[in-house]
This record gives sequence, C-alpha cells and structure tokens, in this order.
Amino acid sequence: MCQSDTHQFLQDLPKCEHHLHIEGSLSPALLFRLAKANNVPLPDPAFDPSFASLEALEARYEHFTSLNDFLHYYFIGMSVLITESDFESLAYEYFTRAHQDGVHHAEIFFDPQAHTHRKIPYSTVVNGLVAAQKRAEKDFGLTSKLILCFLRHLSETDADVTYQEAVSLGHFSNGIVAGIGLDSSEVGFPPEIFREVYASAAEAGIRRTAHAGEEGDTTYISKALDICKTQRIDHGIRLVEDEKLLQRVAREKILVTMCPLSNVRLRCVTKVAELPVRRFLDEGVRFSINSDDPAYFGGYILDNYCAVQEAFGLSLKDWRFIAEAAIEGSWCDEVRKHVLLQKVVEWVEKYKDIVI
Ligand SMILES: Nc1ncnc2[nH]cnc12
Ligand SMILES: [Zn+2]
Repeated sequence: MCQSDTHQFLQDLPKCEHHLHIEGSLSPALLFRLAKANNVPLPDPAFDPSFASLEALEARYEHFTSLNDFLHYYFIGMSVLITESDFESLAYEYFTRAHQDGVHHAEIFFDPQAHTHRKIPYSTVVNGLVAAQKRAEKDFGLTSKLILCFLRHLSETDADVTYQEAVSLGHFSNGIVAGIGLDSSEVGFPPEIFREVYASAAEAGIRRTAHAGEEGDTTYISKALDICKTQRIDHGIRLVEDEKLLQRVAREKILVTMCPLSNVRLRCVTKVAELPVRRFLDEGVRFSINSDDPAYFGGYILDNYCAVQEAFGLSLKDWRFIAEAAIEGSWCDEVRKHVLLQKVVEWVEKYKDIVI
C-alpha cells in the first residue's frame, strides 16, 4: 500500500491506537477455526453463501453496504468466542500485530453485552483480555487499556446492567477498565438515550467516549459532548458539517479517533482523500488514526496510516502533530505519556533530514 521508505517512516512512528474493537480483529480464518473447535453453528450457506468457505467470507467483507450490513457479520463472527482462552488468543494476536505496526499503547473496545446475551459471562471476557494485556506488556512493552462499550441498539437499562456489573467488580476503580464507550448502529440511537449511565460514570470520574458522526449527523456529536459529556469522539468525520462545533472540538482538545479504511468500507466516504484530515490539521483538531475492525476492513493500523499518507502527502510536522495528539489524548498515566513523547522526539531526530 505504501512505498517502502514511507512505509518504514510510518512504521517507526510511535503510535497509539484508540479505536479498535477487539471482536473486530477476528479474522475469517480464526472464525472458522473457533466455530469448529467450539461447535458453534454458523449460518447455513444455503441461506447465506458467504459462509460456504473462507474465501467466500473474505470476499463478502469487501462489499459491505453500510454500518448495519457490517454489524450483521460482526455479531455472527463473535458468536464463536466462548472461552477465556478464545478471548486471550484473539487479543494477543491483535497486540502482536499492533506491535509489528509500531503501536506502543492501545486502548481497545470490547462489547460485553454481545457476549453476556449469549450466556458468556462478563468475567470470562475480561479475564481473557486481561491475560493477553499482561502478556503483551511483558513480551512487547506494549501498554493497553480496556474500554467497555454499550451497544446502542439495546436499551439504556440493559447498558446499566453491564455497567453495574463492572462497577461491582471494582473494574473501574482498580483500572482494569479505563472508561466507557458507545457503539453499534448509530442512526436512530442518539447518545442522549444513554444519558443516565453516562452521568453516573461522569460522577464517578470514569472516562467517557462515544461513536458519533460516523453515519449520524453532527447532532450526534454535539449531544455526545453536551449530554453524555464525552471526552472523545469516535469517528467524528461529519464534524466538518458544523463549523462552530469543529472550532469547539479543537479548542477543547477533544480527541477524534478516525478510522479511514473503515469509513471507505462502510461507504461513509468513497475514498480516503474525502476525509477531513487536512481540515482537521489546519484547524488544530486533535485526532488519532485507527483500524476500527481490522479483520473486516482490509487493514491494520499501519495500513490506515499509509492510506492517509497516500491520500494527503503529509509532512513530518503533520505526522508529529498527529503522534503527539494521540499520546496526549491517551488514557494512560503521565509517566507513560512522557516516555511515549520522548519516542516521538527520537523519531523526529531520525527522520528530520529525510525527504518523504
Ligand atoms: N465502526 C463501528 N461503528 C459502530 N459500531 C461498531 N462496532 C464495531 N465497529 C463499529
Ligand atoms: Zn468503531
């Protein structure tokens, strides 16, 4: 995807990933393997030929027509995840790949309701993910956080049940879960539906983000900020449709977690060049570049960085701004941020005289 020099330049750039659904890193190969190992039935190929073979499923992933079309496959896919060890393998595979792509810190979303609704205990999911986090830190020095997402197509009451389970296990106070998020079908499920659970989290000092402005209009972004008091916006590409809101996001240093290849695959834009990358840079909007659901959207984080570089031809100064904004907007402690910022300084030193 990238020319080799540019590829190396971007691979070396110290990265943080903030928008990665761990269930979205389940490759079709692992999906079929776990379905067999765990005796989980997949849809009958007579009804959906995508499940006839690995190749057919991979080909289907290249033709999503919308967020909901993708989510249909996303929820079927994760139904093969049953044991703690399934979640650990999934997350460790992701961390391994992220490390190869130059990620030093990852904040990963998980969707507990999608598992508890099919009788997989919340603790099975979290224990598996935590085991992978510990191994990744030990093996690669890659630090990570978990962000518990609520499924917005389910009720606020349902979200609250999950939230209370995490609270009662002390997962927010002991740092196992760093914050809450909101994902799944956007249009028709505005963030204010979840105002109460977000208010409880705010009162308890728990960090908050939400998907907004992916398919939904700018009111999804403003309501996420004003009513749910989110400190980040996930996707947020439609921010450019409201000049005042854009200025506010820049002024308040709210991190926007962009996912370029996802936006193309889900037809939010027709090509990466349509994304507001240049506009955000010019206006000082802080953003990170992420992979969202890499096993479904044809690329991991470095592929997304390369796609942005191909479309916009950014300078070393632009990339430095992106890298520093990503670190400063991370939910890790100040000591870790300092270490990561130092790595960016070293990267600048290495590349400052090289023409990209
Ligand atoms: N891109 C996305 N938007 C909303 N919900 C999601 N869940 C997984 N990926 C998602
Ligand atoms: Zn997402």
